[in-house]
Amino acid sequence: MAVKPHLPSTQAWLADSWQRSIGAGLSEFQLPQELRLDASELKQKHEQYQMLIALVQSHALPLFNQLMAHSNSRLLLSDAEGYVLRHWGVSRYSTKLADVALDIGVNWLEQHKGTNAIGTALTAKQAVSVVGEQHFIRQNRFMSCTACPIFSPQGEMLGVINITSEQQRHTQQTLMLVSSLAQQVETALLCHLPDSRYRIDLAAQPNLLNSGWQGIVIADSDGRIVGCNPMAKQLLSHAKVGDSVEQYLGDNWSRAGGFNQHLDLHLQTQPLNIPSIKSRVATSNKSLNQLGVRFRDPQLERAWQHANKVITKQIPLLVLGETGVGKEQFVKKLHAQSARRTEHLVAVNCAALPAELVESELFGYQAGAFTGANRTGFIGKIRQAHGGFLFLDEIGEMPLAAQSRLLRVLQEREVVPVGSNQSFKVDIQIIAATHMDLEQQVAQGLFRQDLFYRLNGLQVRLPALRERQDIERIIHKLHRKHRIAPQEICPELLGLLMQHDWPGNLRELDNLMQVACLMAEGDDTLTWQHLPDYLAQKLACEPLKVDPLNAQLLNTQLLNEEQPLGEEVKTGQNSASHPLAGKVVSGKVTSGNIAVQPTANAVQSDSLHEAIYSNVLQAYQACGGNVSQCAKRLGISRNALYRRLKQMGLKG
Ligand SMILES: Nc1ncnc2c1ncn2[C@@H]1O[C@H](COP(=O)(O)OP(=O)(O)OP(=O)(O)O)[C@@H](O)[C@H]1O
Repeated sequence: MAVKPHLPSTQAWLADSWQRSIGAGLSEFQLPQELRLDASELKQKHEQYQMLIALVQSHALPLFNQLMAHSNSRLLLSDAEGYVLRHWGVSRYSTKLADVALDIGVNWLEQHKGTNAIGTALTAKQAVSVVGEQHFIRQNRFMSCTACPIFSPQGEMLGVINITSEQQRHTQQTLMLVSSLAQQVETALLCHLPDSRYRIDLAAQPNLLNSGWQGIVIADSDGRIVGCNPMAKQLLSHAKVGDSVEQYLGDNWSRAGGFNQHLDLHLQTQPLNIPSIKSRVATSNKSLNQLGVRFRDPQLERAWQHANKVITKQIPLLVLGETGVGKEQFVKKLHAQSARRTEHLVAVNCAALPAELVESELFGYQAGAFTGANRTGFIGKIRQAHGGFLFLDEIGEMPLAAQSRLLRVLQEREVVPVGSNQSFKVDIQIIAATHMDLEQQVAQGLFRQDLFYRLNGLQVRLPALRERQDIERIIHKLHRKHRIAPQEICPELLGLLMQHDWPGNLRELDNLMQVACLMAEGDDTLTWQHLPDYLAQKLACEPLKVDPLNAQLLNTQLLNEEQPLGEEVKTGQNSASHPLAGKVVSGKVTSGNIAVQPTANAVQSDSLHEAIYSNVLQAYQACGGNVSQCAKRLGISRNALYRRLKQMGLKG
């Protein structure tokens, strides 16, 4: 009988975390299977987080070394997905940690490792200490771990910094230490913002100026704010990126030190001179703002670079692309790295708004403007976006009446709420998106031409998934996202996924991976048999053109006369007995210099053959059993087709 875990009941967050661990199907008596990045995935992570790693090393490690150098402790950094990126500290302890896989490249999310400081801090988005027996998995209970999330200046969680110790039981002091290390790194990130030229520390008392509790404002060479920490936002209420420092601190702010009588604050200004990390980051063509945003597809990267340029100038951006290519995600990323990131990104789905509500939703309305209106009125989406981004998704579906009013807003940058005579000035960056051909809509009189030109300041088209050069990487990325334990993708399946046309683009692939990974739970390899039937059948009709094994593995080559199938291939059953086509028992297939081996790859070979057989069957049926026509259609010789049909039991 399974032993019920004894739930810790003292703290709610801990009890919740244990519940999640049980819910994830983990057992406290068993070390779970680890989810570990392979060498190339880890290299990518290290490149992506190069700057964060460098800042932890320069701003957190010295203090850790000073305080913990003589204890069996290590400092760890993980990313926001729970993968350990680096660790530092006493090496003899690292072997013991490796035994429980607290190691570089291993994932420590709660769902894989149960309650632990890294995973629990990521879920709770706060600093936590998980001491000894508070760990869900028994083998982890020899350690005490304290972790704190690190946030970017834009408020995005970048990762977690964690101290793990062997004998020492972590206390409130350890929690404060780790929080302070995270804060040091966050301040360093702030100082490394692009264009940062001055750092201004603010405090009510002079002795707080270097305490770690001071407000910090970062300004560019023109005295514009490029970032500030939460304390500065509190001290200078409403200060935001893009504002002039002078407007808050007067014209003496750039002097080294001083007292601002108006605000009752002590100031300390220093020029920033931080070439070392900056230049390294520059050479790898990544800025802090682009941390995590890199596109390996040239067309997408070009769209990203162009879009970034125009949004600084308030030029309207029109994002085009088929459904599911990631237009909304693209806009969210643009906003997150823009100078308007601290202001709202207000999204309006123009297709989902009933025509009669479009105007009131966008422009707002005065109290009691129409029957059913809210008694207090509504400010409207456009004014909500003031200072930030207004994202008009599915703009092609906006009713014509609303189009004329929107045009007026764009021309005059003013909004008049429904039922009101008063106009309000707005400062917004407009981004519109659609999967439709807007020019065609204009030609058909369904979309106003003048509005089209207004929105079309710059047009970027996001490529369809089938056009992307990084499709293989995306497949692996989404597989990593959804797989439940370490698992490979069978090469033939990968090849077919790469060449599929994906009409639903990233959305379709994402959903597919989620389902397939669930079906493949407990298997070492994701194969054909884990796909939903509809897709399996669809893929089976597509000839394999992409060679996942870096060879010219073409369907036709496998079928060709000059490269006959190996003797070992058995075709024990006829086509009717298999859900896709004739079931093939795996065997060795030789095709010129290509050999698909049985045994370990048996499942892969199976899926490849299934695809080929199904393909032949489909073509044969489509040609009404005419061998010549079918051979022509498949691009193979008649003899090769005869042989294959015989193997499939379709010819005597
Ligand atoms: N960069 C990405 N990596 C992985 N998956 C992504 C990415 N971008 C988008 N997706 C997936 O695709 C889905 C659709 O993305 P998004 O809503 O941005 O597309 P869209 O082009 O705006 O679609 P639509 O035109 O239908 O509104 C997301 O929910 C997510 O599952």
